[in-house]
Amino acid sequence: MTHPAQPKASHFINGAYVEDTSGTPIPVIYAATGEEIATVYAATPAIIEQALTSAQAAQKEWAKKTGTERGRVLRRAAEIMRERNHELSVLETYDTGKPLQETLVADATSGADALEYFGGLAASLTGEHIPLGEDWVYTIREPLGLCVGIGAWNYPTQIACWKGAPALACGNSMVFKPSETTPLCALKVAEILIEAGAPAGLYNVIQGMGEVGGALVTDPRVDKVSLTGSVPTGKKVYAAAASGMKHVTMELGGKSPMIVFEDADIESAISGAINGNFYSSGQVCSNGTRVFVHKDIKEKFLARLAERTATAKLGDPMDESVNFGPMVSARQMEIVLGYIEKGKSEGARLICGGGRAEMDGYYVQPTVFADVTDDMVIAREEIFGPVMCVLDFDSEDEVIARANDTEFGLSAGVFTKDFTRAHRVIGQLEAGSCFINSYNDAPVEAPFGGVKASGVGRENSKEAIKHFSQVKSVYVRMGDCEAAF
Ligand SMILES: NC(=O)c1ccc[n+]([C@@H]2O[C@H](COP(=O)([O-])OP(=O)(O)OC[C@H]3O[C@@H](n4cnc5c(N)ncnc54)[C@H](O)[C@@H]3O)[C@@H](O)[C@H]2O)c1
Repeated sequence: MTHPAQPKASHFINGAYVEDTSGTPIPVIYAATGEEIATVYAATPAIIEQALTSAQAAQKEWAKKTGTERGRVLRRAAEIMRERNHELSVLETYDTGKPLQETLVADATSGADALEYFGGLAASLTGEHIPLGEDWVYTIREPLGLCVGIGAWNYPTQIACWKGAPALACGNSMVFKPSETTPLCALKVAEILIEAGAPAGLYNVIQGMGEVGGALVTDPRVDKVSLTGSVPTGKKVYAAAASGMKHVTMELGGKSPMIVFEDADIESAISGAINGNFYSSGQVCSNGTRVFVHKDIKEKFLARLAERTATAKLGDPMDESVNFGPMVSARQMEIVLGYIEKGKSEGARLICGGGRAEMDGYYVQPTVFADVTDDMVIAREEIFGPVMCVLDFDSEDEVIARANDTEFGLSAGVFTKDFTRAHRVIGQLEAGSCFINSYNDAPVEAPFGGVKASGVGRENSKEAIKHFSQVKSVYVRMGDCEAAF
């Protein structure tokens, strides 16, 4: 019997599901059981061509609509997503293995927020009037054209919407390629946009591995590439886009610091550390995986952290009381287990967890290492799993220097009751998305993105509009045009 997660077909192009079984089969594995629940096929050159051709044609018509008309479609899509939140959340759980407790509140709802927010902004995207004596300049905010979105596997619905919503609001079209690990959810976003009144071809989804992404990035018809993925992939995609002089947004990885000062509320700081390390089983790009705890409170912090971590409920992700799910794939589980072994062999002190959980599926125990030093591999590389590294520090200047000593710069957090210190420290941290007495909030109203190797550009907020549009400036001479000869 066909599993309910099996989509009607692999791709969604020009307003309809399209299949081409001559592409490489991509099995969809449910991470909680290891069972194959669906199969899709990687896009063939013919499928890629269909997607690009229809996106290019649809964009021309879409850009002629008023912002109000475009916004209405996006807001209607947001409503449909909210109405179907339960069904979409179950699919997200099948796609990723994340607990339903999380997907019910953080995935389709976050996607709907983006559609609603950018739907609301669409009608307000205007240029400006610049007086120059008798003459004047006016500017027009124009779409970029055909945009490509390439997603990671940790938030498939959210990523499909965070890229699609601002792109469409600005009058662009999109071809979106989800991660081959989680191909299901973006298809639903495409389906819902059509139901909401988007023209056929405006938002297309095609499946595939890196080669399909590469073919999209290098196609001369593509004007912009927005990638969510790892730093090594980001470097390749950025370079390929640069050779075609295309616009880019790069949402990449991190190894973000979270600093807990001696005056912090310890329970609140531990909540921040849990949210910043164990939510989505640690598979969040902005995670604060280097937790710097002041040496005066370190042992108290660790004891209470271990107590609270022991209450994490691992189990069937469809059981709404479960709050900790499996790794997305067997491969990701092996990578994370490899880092845990590395931490042990490097001499970090294991506080809790430290291995695979004894159950079916790809579960890794929530793991805390203490006495981690800056040079350890577990403190330098992005693990992308439930592995928290606790490091101790003495002084503010020292911890700022150590927090910044990384190629990454996605996020940073500070826990303290001293607000002067909080702002002073945040001001010196090299990161794009920061938190004071909180961790990992990502409201659509706030810019999201990294500095240094963690990325280029910003998603969400009005900032995203700048990355999906360009400004034309028009000089208007009111008198005669003069020349030297
Ligand atoms: N900053 C953010 O917003 C954010 C959000 C989520 C995840 N991430 C990062 O994503 C990573 C985990 O996701 P992943 O393992 O899917 O990342 P990945 O880099 O392996 O893959 C990301 C996407 O790029 C595609 N791809 C791979 N090679 C390509 C190429 N040469 N050309 C075009 N496309 C190519 C993949 O098929 C996939 O769709 C982590 O590093 C995480 O930090 C960042």
